[in-house]
Amino acid sequence: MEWTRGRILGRGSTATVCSAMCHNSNEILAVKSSEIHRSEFLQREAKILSSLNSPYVIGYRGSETKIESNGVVTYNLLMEYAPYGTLTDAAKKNGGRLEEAMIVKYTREILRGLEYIHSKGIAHCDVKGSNVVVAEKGEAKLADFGCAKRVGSEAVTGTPAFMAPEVARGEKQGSESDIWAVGCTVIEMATGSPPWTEASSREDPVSVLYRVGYSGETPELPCLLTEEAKDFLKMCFKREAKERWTATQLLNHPFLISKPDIEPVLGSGLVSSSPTSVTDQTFWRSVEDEIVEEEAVDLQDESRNLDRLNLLACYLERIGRLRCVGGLDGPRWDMEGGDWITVRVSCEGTMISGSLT
Ligand SMILES: Nc1ncnc2c1ncn2[C@@H]1O[C@H](COP(=O)(O)OP(=O)(O)OP(=O)(O)O)[C@@H](O)[C@H]1O
Repeated sequence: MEWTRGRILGRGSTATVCSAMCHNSNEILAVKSSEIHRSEFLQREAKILSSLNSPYVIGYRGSETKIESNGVVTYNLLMEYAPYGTLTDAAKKNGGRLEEAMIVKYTREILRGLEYIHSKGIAHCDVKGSNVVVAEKGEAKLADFGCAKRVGSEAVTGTPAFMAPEVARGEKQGSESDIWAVGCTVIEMATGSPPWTEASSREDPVSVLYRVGYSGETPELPCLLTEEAKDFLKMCFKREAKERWTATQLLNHPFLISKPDIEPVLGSGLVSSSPTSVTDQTFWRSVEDEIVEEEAVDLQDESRNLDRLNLLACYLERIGRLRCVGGLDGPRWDMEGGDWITVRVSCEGTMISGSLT
């Protein structure tokens, strides 16, 4: 497929996402790219995404390797373009939090996406506001399947503040763990921050993992939410994975069935940077400059990521040690908000993914 790369839409730990224009159809797409030697996760993501087809999952449009103009070989995943940013962006643009009617609408759509992928035996494993994008008609769609996997596989992946207890303990991860993360995402939409953010979790993801995994606590329920919303969250935050409600059950919870869908206000308050056509020069002009700047940033990021990976590789071991010395009352942890990015590393045969400041 012939296409031209456009503006950078977002950068993750493993890939950069740009807009792209498909030459044949003139369709605007999103392309997630990484250098071929670092594209293991992206290739896995492409494989999973290509097997999915739902209005609540970002659409797959193809994948390919490409030699860029600077000679670098990249792996590219082409996807449907979501012009209104992520749910995290939406909350930020709305003064840090979304109104309950919007939370209801987005939560329904997230759960419809999860109901679909769970029925296919796939767990997303990194549900959070920044991995749910707002598509053309204002509907929320699950994106970033870089951590997704077939239910039953051994790997443990995700973002500490959104991890279910069984995941934080490194035991197992499945559709139930996605449901815990939905609860965390509702908190993020309602407050602008993930759970466990009252003190210094930014500095110490290990303390978040320990607290989630071993303290017996559940995230604090935002006091601004209605009783129905709080009851819904309690069903997501059952510490025993088996007791947690499924996506289908939650879609029938009074929090979600008692209110009609509201119309999203598109173009006001949400992020939109799409070109209107191939000839929209304001949109395409700055791309070359931006890529040069991004390459410089890439070099800095790479060395920072290496430090992060080294740190993360120690986490499971440290958690194990803390469990032995901490007991149930354990050390008291100071936690704070989590503006973290996801990093992934292989440790003693286990694939770990976490998010660090
Ligand atoms: N289909 C899309 N349409 C529009 N923007 C997108 C799309 N997919 C991703 N983005 C933007 O790019 C950002 C990074 O994408 P994504 O989360 O898939 O990358 P990642 O490398 O896996 O990130 P992370 O390290 O957080 O897991 C998103 O937060 C979003 O802003």
